[in-house]
Amino acid sequence: MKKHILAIDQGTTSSRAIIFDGDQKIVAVAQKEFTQIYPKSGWVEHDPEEIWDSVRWAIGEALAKAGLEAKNIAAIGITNQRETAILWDRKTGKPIHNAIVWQDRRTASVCEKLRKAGHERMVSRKTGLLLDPYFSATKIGWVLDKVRGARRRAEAGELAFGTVDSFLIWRLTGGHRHLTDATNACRTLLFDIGAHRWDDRLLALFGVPAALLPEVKDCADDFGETDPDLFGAAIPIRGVAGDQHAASIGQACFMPGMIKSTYGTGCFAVLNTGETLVRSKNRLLTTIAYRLDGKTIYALEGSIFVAGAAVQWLRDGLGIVKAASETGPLARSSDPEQQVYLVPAFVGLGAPWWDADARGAIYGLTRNSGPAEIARAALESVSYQTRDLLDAMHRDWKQAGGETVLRVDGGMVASDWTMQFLADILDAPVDRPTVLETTALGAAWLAGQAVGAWPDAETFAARWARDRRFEPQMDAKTRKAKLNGWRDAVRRTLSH
Ligand SMILES: Nc1ncnc2c1ncn2[C@@H]1O[C@H](COP(=O)(O)OP(=O)(O)O)[C@@H](O)[C@H]1O
Ligand SMILES: O=P(O)(O)OC[C@H](O)CO
Repeated sequence: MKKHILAIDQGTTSSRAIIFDGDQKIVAVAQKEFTQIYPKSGWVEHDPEEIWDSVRWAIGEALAKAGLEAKNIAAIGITNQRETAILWDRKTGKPIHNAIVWQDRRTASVCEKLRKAGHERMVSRKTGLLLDPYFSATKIGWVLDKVRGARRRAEAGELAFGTVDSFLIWRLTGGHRHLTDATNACRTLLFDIGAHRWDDRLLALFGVPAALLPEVKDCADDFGETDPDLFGAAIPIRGVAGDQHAASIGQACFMPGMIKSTYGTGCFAVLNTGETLVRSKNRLLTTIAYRLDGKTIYALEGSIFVAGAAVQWLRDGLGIVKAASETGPLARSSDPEQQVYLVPAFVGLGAPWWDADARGAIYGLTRNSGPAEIARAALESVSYQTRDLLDAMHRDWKQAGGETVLRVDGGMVASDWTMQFLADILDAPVDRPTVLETTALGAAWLAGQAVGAWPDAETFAARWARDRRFEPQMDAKTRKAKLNGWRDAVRRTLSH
């Protein structure tokens, strides 16, 4: 029986294809970065054709590196940057506008207007989300309003909307399937997470015609098969999940109370709450962790927009490092007496603040502050923000009391310095797994177990292995002083 699974991890800054063998070991990885388009302050776009090209290239390259052919692959699992909205022509498959990326703030005023009109309660009750430009609905509305004739064509059923998973499924299946999964659907602001369907009242509120929407499936399901012309043979697509949901699965956070936090471009902490749909009183999101065999497992999520993106800014914006990996050693060399805080609100602040208009700031600079102190402040900001999220989670979900061990993954966790500071600021252990490609692993597991090539959840969870545990070492007084300094910096940065 075929056991190799190909995971497509379509992230914010790059597309990866990763092939795993039947023992969940990585056999080949191919990765391609693509262009980040910043047309205006706070706007972020991707070219869907470039995304598609990078994915297609990565799949071919991974197969070649592994010495495998498409016919040797048991199934594909797709995981993706979430919320990013693409609209395309059903006939030609051509996008009618660039993808509007999750980080994009152009619809902040639309959200503000809807909030002022008193819609947030209803929206939150149905979706578990908040009225913020982060989510897809207002992005769809923006494209329908700005592209000439788009609204009329959408109503006539000529256009399709999808998050990146849907767009990739469409392209991979040669335009035959218009599908998404429950985890991606629940990030659009259009999906009722209790009733498990697109919601008419939400569609009306955001002005989104139902004819645009894909069918919503379980995370492990039949998503069609790839067009044989693409890779030489048809490969079944059997798993789909948004990247943070896939990471929770890859980290085997199957039990209520387990938390993972992923440090990629942004940082996303996800707490499994089991079958209980917990409503946050602390401005966290309620989301679908995953849906298997029609059974929904819920989660509380804290979303931070800028984590690794701050490291990229140090590299590409300020030019104070040449590679991301230099930031840890640079931070280590900083003057410990200086208390410099960077609030990386480059695209506003996410949970628990949700301030779309805030912009980044640095506090505590002295004549002696230099690149080392700024690099340290950038890395530290990620830990402070995680602490804010975890505090909110503990307030929302009392069962999450007791010792919390945080399972971490994503590009930034390569930095030992950052992970130690995280454990220090959380005052809790931080576990880094041996497999850092947890997002891809989660998507692969969905597809692998769906076709009977991979083990069930229990066996898969038992195989989770730790690379290193970071134990807190900071004394309580220092931690408190640092946290007070951070909270003061955030207060001064908020726009209202
Ligand atoms: N050694 C490192 N120290 C700090 N940050 C790092 C390191 N290596 C990578 N990063 C950061 O991690 C991010 C990439 O992580 P990744 O999980 O690939 O992100 P995404 O899926 O959002 O594209 C980049 O923002 C990069 O700056
Ligand atoms: O590309 P990442 O890994 O930063 O993840 C993006 C998130 O899915 C956005 O919600």
